[in-house]
Amino acid sequence: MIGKYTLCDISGNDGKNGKPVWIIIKGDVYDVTTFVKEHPGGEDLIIEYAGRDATKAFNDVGHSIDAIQQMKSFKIGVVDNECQQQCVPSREAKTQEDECCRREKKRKGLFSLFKKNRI
Ligand code: HEM
Repeated sequence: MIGKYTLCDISGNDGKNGKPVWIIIKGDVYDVTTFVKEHPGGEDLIIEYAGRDATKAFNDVGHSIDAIQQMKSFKIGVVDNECQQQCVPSREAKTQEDECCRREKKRKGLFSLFKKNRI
């Protein structure tokens, strides 16, 4: 199933503490959790980009057509750019991503509070 994921969702899947390994390549989101150990370029190289955009690194390597074909099987969705575009970095956020995360967490937090109070 193809989903839409914000940078906040993606950055949480950074392979740390048993979490899945997601990477972004050209606006698409890939779950490479099961693939990292089999990656011909080594596990560490992909892990370095876990939860982040790996487009440049992926292209710089000059992956073969086979690799690009194989990559398709790991696609789980696309990046939700709406979040990115609407974010204006606030003073306390170091990056646009931070600001996006902060807003989204707040929204999700408020939503769960709302649900809790209704039950
Ligand atoms: C879904 C994502 C990826 C897939 C399916 C994939 C697949 C592959 C495959 C099949 C090869 C063997 C050579 C070839 O056919 O081109 C390879 C090599 C390589 N990959 Fe990836 N790769 C992925 C992501 C990445 C990322 C994010 C990096 C980051 C730098 C990376 C770095 C490399 C390097 C350096 C090699 C060369 C290894 C060598 O020639 O010794 N790959 N990859």
